[in-house]
Amino acid sequence: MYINGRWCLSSAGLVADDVNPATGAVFAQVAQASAEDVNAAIAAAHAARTGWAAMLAGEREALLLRAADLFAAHRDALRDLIIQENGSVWIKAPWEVDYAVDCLRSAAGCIRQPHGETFPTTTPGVVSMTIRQPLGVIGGISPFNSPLLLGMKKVAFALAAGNTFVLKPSELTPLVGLKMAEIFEQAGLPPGVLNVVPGDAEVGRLLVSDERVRMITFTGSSKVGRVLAAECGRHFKRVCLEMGGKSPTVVLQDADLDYAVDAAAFGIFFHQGQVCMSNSRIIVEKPLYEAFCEKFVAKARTIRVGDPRSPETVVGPLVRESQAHFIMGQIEDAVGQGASVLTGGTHEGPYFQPTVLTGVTPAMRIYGEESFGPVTSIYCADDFDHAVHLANDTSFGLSSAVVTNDLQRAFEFAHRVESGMVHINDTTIADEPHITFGGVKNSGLGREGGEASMHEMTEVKWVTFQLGKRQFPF
Ligand SMILES: NC(=O)c1ccc[n+]([C@@H]2O[C@H](COP(=O)([O-])OP(=O)(O)OC[C@H]3O[C@@H](n4cnc5c(N)ncnc54)[C@H](O)[C@@H]3O)[C@@H](O)[C@H]2O)c1
Ligand SMILES: O=S(=O)(O)c1ccc(CO)cc1
Repeated sequence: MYINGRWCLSSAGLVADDVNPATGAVFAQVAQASAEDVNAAIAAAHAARTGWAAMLAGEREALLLRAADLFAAHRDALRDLIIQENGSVWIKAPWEVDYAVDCLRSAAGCIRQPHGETFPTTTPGVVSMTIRQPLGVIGGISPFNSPLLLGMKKVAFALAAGNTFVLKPSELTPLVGLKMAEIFEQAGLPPGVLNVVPGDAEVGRLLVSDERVRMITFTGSSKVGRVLAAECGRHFKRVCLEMGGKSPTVVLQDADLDYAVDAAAFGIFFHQGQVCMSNSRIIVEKPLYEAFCEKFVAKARTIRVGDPRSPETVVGPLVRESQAHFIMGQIEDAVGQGASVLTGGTHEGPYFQPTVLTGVTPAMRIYGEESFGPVTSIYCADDFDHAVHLANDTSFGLSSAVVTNDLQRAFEFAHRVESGMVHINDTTIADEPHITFGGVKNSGLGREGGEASMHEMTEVKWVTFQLGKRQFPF
């Protein structure tokens, strides 16, 4: 692990196997942080916070830009590691590296940005202003599905805002987190500014309960996010939660059918459906429903499942075979209650066939639960209002999409849909580091990206200055 600028083993001698999802083979053993190690990482970040916050903006900017160039230079090695540790397919892994580079450049561009404000006051002679200051130590807890992208989105903006950081990567993808630390070290990041402590939920709990950690930034499931929200509340700690989804793509009757099929297919089969924004629900207006189902199923059947290293593969392995069993449970429950599997519905180990269901009703688990696999359900909407109702009939609210060229309908949908993000004439998957990202309902609390991150990761302080002497009443 990486603590205070040093590479070290677990003080308790703990290690865990790192498994390649594509083969099931153990390819590394990774040190696991003990309570003592987590304490050391927090102490290092705490000690480094004043120096890092005081570093001139231009110097911090230069360091992040140097790091961006180094991540770009390590593109192939990072790509290969992401494929090996995460099972990402060939089209996704390099894109993730490019995003991380872009994220660092975007964060570097934000460094001079946390502006304060000035105010007129009712007290004569008072100059009144706000300033924005770093929070201090931020703890990051990240998921497995895009380990570099999601880790970087937290680290880059936290450092840009003048905070120091302790990252707990997913137990399924610890090496990507450690590789990040290695590259930041090469860029010249001072000791203690970024610390990486691999481990399981217990490491996350230690970050949450330590009073030196002033904010938790979490990306992961809504189930864990709910626990963290309560725990951060108990510890009066700021928290940003980026959680799960059941995002809808709505296809209106005027849509270009082939385009809608392509958009929705990308929205569910990219990264084998292990994307928080995946359109695991497709809602089609009645006049197009039958034709859409036919073409979508035909497309799903052409999708190549297999080795993530092969450029032709679209759907690689799920992160673990246990996830395939979880999804099979949802499908069996749905079929047992009358749903139809139009294609797929089977798996070999972690390799899940692209799967399309119809006839799904609210009584079925898959109607409301996230699957996090290449499985989607198609619903028939009687009309536009019914489509909006179906889109909103979920406890989640991350992303949404509407495929149409009818501007009136498109903007009406954008206003009425209960989601943090809506994409018109597109699919549900979109993420750029400088743009405000996040969900509503059970999908999120707070926002990430660009200015949103800079606000979430700084504290506002009101400062006044009395010119001359104030007249006190007594
Ligand atoms: N909204 C977003 O931006 C976004 C992006 C990617 C993934 N996700 C969501 O993430 C989930 C998939 O990732 P996952 O399976 O790794 O999620 P997860 O919630 O199981 O784990 C996420 C992280 O939380 C840690 N953790 C688990 N229990 C904890 C506890 N009690 N206290 C502290 N830390 C704890 C894990 O060790 C891991 O590092 C999906 O639900 C997906 O939708 C959301
Ligand atoms: O946030 S993630 O779920 O990791 C994710 C995956 C893929 C993409 C592609 O735009 C964006 C975000």
